Amino acid sequence: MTKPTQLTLSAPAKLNLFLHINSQRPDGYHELQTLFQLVDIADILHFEIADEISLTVSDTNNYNIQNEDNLIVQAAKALNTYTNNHFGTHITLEKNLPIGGGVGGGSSDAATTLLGLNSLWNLGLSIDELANIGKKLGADVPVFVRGHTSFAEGIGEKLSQVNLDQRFFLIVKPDAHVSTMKIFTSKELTRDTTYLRIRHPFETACLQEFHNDCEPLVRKLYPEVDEVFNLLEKFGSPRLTGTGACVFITFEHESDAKQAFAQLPKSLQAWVAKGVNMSNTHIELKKWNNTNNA
Ligand SMILES: C[C@@](CO)(OP(=O)(O)O)[C@H](O)COP(=O)(O)OP(=O)(O)OC[C@H]1O[C@@H](n2ccc(N)nc2=O)[C@H](O)[C@@H]1O
Ligand SMILES: Nc1ncnc2c1ncn2[C@@H]1O[C@H](COP(=O)(O)OP(=O)(O)O)[C@@H](O)[C@H]1O
Repeated sequence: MTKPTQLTLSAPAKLNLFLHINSQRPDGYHELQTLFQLVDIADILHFEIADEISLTVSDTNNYNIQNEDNLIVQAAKALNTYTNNHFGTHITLEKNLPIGGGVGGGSSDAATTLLGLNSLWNLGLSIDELANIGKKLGADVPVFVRGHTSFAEGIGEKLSQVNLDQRFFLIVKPDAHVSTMKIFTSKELTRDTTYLRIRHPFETACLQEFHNDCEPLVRKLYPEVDEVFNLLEKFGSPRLTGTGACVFITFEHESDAKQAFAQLPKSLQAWVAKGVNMSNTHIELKKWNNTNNA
């Protein structure tokens, strides 16, 4: 059988259904508790074997992320460094997810690159090894490498898989770019939420009582985010994902989410997304591996 030279995978978004900040460590990082819900909206990455590592970004929003700063290129290089190789690939990114939106697009792109090139370059690394490489690229990379909706603790690295009932989300991107660093370094951030002893299986009923500690500060610093909260209140209980800027509302039925979507001003970027327990990246990769290693 000839060796495959191409692979296409999606890089899904996440929502933080809640985000509690418990304390700040001496190194500046924060101890937190959060629930990462994977959803079905995604960037698409296409990998093709080549001599060098290169990236083309096709996007509809004129994003400008320099290639050398791009987490995709950094992830590919990190794999070569870890395995002491000089493999090459041309990667095409179809950028659909908002940048700096709190939906983890950059982290997910990095994780998909680690997973995809591990297969295409035939490196044979374990998921634990890939998650460890990913951790150095960003706190949110490991959850996408592991590819399951998860509860996270520590600085976000202690993950336990959670199976949530299927729900739908209206996600709205205010016209603002929130800096994670700015929020985490602010004196005004609440950092003393009581540590929760989470019981398993996770009780979704608890979700209503939980909150996002970044929300008041982000609403105060970014009036565009506050406006979206005020706009969405008529549809349900809006909540911030991560450090923002995106705001979401949870629905049991897709039709209700779509109905709310249809009533939004056309100037706002918005999505209706389905919650998933397992990442589509893993489902697609499994199919690819079955076809190509059969
Ligand atoms: C807090 C979350 C929740 O999902 O926010 P979002 O980025 O999704 O909005 C993430 O864990 C963020 O992950 P990520 O964006 O990958 O963070 P990193 O690049 O590792 O860190 C960016 C900056 O955030 C701060 N940071 C991050 C994570 C953490 N537990 N404590 C921190 O204080 C640090 O100041 C760090 O320099
Ligand atoms: N492939 C990528 N996609 C998105 N952002 C990227 C990428 N590579 C690097 N970045 C940088 O990572 C930062 C965080 O991006 P992103 O993951 O979209 O935000 P968030 O963590 O708020 O969800 C941005 O400031 C962006 O410049």
